[in-house]
Amino acid sequence: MDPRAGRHSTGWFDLSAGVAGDMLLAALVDAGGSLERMQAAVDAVIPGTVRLVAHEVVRAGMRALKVDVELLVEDQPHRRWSEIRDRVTGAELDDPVRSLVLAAFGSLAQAEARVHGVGVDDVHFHEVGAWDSIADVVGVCAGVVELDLTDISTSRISLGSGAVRAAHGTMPVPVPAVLELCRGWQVTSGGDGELATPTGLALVTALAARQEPLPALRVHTTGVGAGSKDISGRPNVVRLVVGDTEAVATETGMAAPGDGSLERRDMVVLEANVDDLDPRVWPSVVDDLLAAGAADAWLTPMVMKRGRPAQLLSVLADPQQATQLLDLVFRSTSTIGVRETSVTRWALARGWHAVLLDGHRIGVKVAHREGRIVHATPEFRDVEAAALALSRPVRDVLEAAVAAAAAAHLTPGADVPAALDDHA
Ligand SMILES: O=C([S-])c1cc(C(=O)S)c[n+]([C@@H]2O[C@H](COP(=O)(O)O)[C@@H](O)[C@H]2O)c1
Ligand code: NI
Repeated sequence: MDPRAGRHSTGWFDLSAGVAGDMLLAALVDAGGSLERMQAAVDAVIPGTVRLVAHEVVRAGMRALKVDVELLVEDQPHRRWSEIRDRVTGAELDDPVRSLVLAAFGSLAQAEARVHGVGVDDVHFHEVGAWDSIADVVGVCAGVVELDLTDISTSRISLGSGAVRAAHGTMPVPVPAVLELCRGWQVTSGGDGELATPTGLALVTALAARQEPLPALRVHTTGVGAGSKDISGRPNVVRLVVGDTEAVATETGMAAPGDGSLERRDMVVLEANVDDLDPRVWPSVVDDLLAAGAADAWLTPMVMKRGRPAQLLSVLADPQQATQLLDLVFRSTSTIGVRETSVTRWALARGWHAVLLDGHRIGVKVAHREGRIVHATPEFRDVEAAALALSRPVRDVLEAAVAAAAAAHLTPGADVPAALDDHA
């Protein structure tokens, strides 16, 4: 279960200039997180080792907050993952903070294990196991819990380019652990040098549910967290926007999510323009996409360059299913490119009620809002089956089904029946 379950704030991180643990830490403090509380959480895991100090800096002409993690004792950063895990497990931390820290460090350990070809319990961290990196992870998780960021998303992540010197020697950027952590996430090079570090990547991929452009929200507060380097021409910062989507929904006349009438869901639409697929194949493509879990799939006829007739294939899906459906689009059509767009879907609550027509059961889909029916639609496949069984025209049976639904008070504006079924 998500340890941050509940309805609170939405946080969006702008990672277009990269990401590191200390940048996230500073962005959270700048957005209102308490440095003292972060320090207390860090002290619970690694007492007496570091002090968090915040101060304002300028990055490419822009104000930002920098959080320095000052070492109070000498460090020997060669820690095993199991040692860090035991410290976190045994520390006096709030449970949600502990869960997030273990998730972030756990994925860092998995990435290191894969990169170096060792078991996860044999992972030896170098820099990322140092006191300052542990402080970054614990402080960021404490800040996220304190600011109640129950729904986090990020922009595309800039990783950088070139090479970097580390305990492992000179490594190409993105460094191996970063690349491992990027699986399934949208990234771009975005500039020179190491813009995203393993700790930064482990944190955002553990904390964020998805990537998207800045979502529609009412902004409560923002934070700008500085990285160490000041690069001319581009502020080396992570930006955090904190807000709530409920306010936006209410202002646009929509019921707030969770009122039982309207569901707000972040989804994606995959699209491809295809002019060279045998048209007889299309029905099975759409059927296969629906069977594979697409929320909807449809075709729009169009004319492409050089007057070629073509189809626009559109697939609506949960973001988590996008990769799997993308593979299916590539496998089952002739396209060589697919566009992905983030969309918000608003859906009415719905359920099923049955009516009888000359002894034949017809399901009626009832969409409702705030206790009133908005639409009541007889299921067309049931109508076709009844028409076949009764040897009557489909058109007549459809009319009779609509009349039977009305007789059962399934009409727009009527009260929603007490019991609706989940299925047809
Ligand atoms: O500490 C370890 S094991 C480590 C692994 C890797 C690999 O890509 S493998 C890279 N690094 C480099 O360490 C520094 C510090 O990273 P932080 O995440 O603590 O900021 C950075 O340059 C990494 O590329 C360390
Ligand atoms: Ni490594």
